[in-house]
Amino acid sequence: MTRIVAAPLTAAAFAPFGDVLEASGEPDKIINQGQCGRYHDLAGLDFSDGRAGISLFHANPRHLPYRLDMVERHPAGSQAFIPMTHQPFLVIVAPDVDGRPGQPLAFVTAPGQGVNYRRGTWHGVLTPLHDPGLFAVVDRIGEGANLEEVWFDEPYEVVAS
Ligand SMILES: NC(=O)N[C@@H](O)C(=O)O
Ligand code: NI
Repeated sequence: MTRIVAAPLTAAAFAPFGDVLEASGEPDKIINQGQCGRYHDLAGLDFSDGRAGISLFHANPRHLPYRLDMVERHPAGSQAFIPMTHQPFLVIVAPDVDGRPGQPLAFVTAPGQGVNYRRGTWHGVLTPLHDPGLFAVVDRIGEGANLEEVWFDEPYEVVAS
């Protein structure tokens, strides 16, 4: 199997695929009588139709090395995964090459980081690395198909850096 080394997630490296959500550095605004910092408008929600919805995913944790068999994408909407624990999780994306996924990339988030996949971005399914794998998910609620899956002829092996 072709090996993919998971790198620490950074906004710069993830920029072609979407947004990194994190409360780092100085907040954009101090609110609530000085008791709260607001990190404002961190991700772009984008839906070709339907509406934004918030769901909770409770996913089984995976372990590295991780066998990557498939990536998927949502042509009609962005999809954000916001951990409800302070645990890192595995993020897998791939560039689009003529309508098919190219060479995947893997990242491990820092505790507290979330991601927002841009509409149509190839990505692996939610892969927590710790229990509970509990996430808030902001994505499209609407009629019709919004899921394309590509199963690789040869799986990849995602390993820790
Ligand atoms: N299918 C579904 O709701 N989840 C996937 O989109 C995923 O990215 O985990
Ligand atoms: Ni998805």
